[in-house]
Amino acid sequence: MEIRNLVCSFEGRTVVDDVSLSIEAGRVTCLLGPSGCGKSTTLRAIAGVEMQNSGEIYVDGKLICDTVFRVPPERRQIGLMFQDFALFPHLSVAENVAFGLKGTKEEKRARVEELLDKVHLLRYIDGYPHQLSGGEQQRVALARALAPRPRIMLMDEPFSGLDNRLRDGIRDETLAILKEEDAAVLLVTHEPEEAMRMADEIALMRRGKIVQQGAPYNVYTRPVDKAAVAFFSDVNVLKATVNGALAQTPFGQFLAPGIPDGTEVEIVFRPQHLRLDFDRGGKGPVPTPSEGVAARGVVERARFLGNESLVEFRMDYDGSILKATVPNVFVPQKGRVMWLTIRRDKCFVFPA
Ligand SMILES: Nc1ncnc2c1ncn2[C@@H]1O[C@H](COP(=O)(O)OP(=O)(O)OP(=O)(O)O)[C@@H](O)[C@H]1O
Repeated sequence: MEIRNLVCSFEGRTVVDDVSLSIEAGRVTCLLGPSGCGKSTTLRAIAGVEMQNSGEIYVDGKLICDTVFRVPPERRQIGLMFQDFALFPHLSVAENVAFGLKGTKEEKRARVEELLDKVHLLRYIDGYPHQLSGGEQQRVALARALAPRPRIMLMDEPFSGLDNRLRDGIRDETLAILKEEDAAVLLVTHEPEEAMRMADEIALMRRGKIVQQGAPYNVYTRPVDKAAVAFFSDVNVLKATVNGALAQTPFGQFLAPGIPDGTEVEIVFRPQHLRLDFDRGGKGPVPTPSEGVAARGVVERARFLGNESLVEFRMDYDGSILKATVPNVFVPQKGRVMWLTIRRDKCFVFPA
């Protein structure tokens, strides 16, 4: 499926602003962005329940919707799964899953059994939604959405009603089933972890526009701007001015290729890319030239978070705070002096 130049506005306010995107069979594309950035509206336009102001939607190269021509929603071969897309309480599990199915009674039953088996709920086939847990209901909703073999699956925050530990399992299971069914999946989420876990491709959306698109690894490691870094993790920022394609900082010089002299830049890096060294008689480590210079900081706060520890330092050079994460347990006392170096290969330099 391909969307070209989609624009949607409400009362003169553009909430989807020239979005182009294609999704492919057997792949999960995540539309990832903060609340209100226009993700759901994009999905609703594709589903055919929202009318775009301009732009076209194609499936297999055939137009299914522009501002004049519209294939009605029920003929778009699209499966929908939303967080609050409840099961029909008065229908049994089997009847829920069979809801959108065509064919003989036997054919329908076979497909229902096949899908309930896939979501490991065959034993509840004659049960009712209220007898199932939230996670089980979600799996029935998945089975129901997939039953008519949609070519395209649109999922809007489908896992957000579930508690954390349950969610990981259901995400993985859902992913496996979606791959088996070979649908082209567009999943909307505001959670970066969910996108990283589920997506073959991430489209990062902000204020109605797709600002970056690519494989999760690329979006994470080659962010387009500071906000793209900050969307996935905490960030640290150093400010500097470029001189001769270099930005001078308390941590040494950073390359700023192609950025004109005098430009204010921000050097952005994640907390896991700070290296910590103990103070040795008022001195820090002697880093190699490629590591730059170590800067002195004092522990302001340290917390153990389970998989890692988060240590905040007040830096001597300007009193600002830098955050460092360290694998495992490391909870130094407030006031302890340490020396910080930055993993320079993990830094991003952006014009401020
Ligand atoms: N029918 C509507 N009428 C008026 N404004 C709307 C309508 N639908 C959505 N909006 C507005 O459009 C903007 C984008 O909404 P949308 O639901 O697409 O965002 P989202 O990125 O999916 O956010 P969330 O994750 O919170 O659902 C919001 O400011 C919302 O208030």
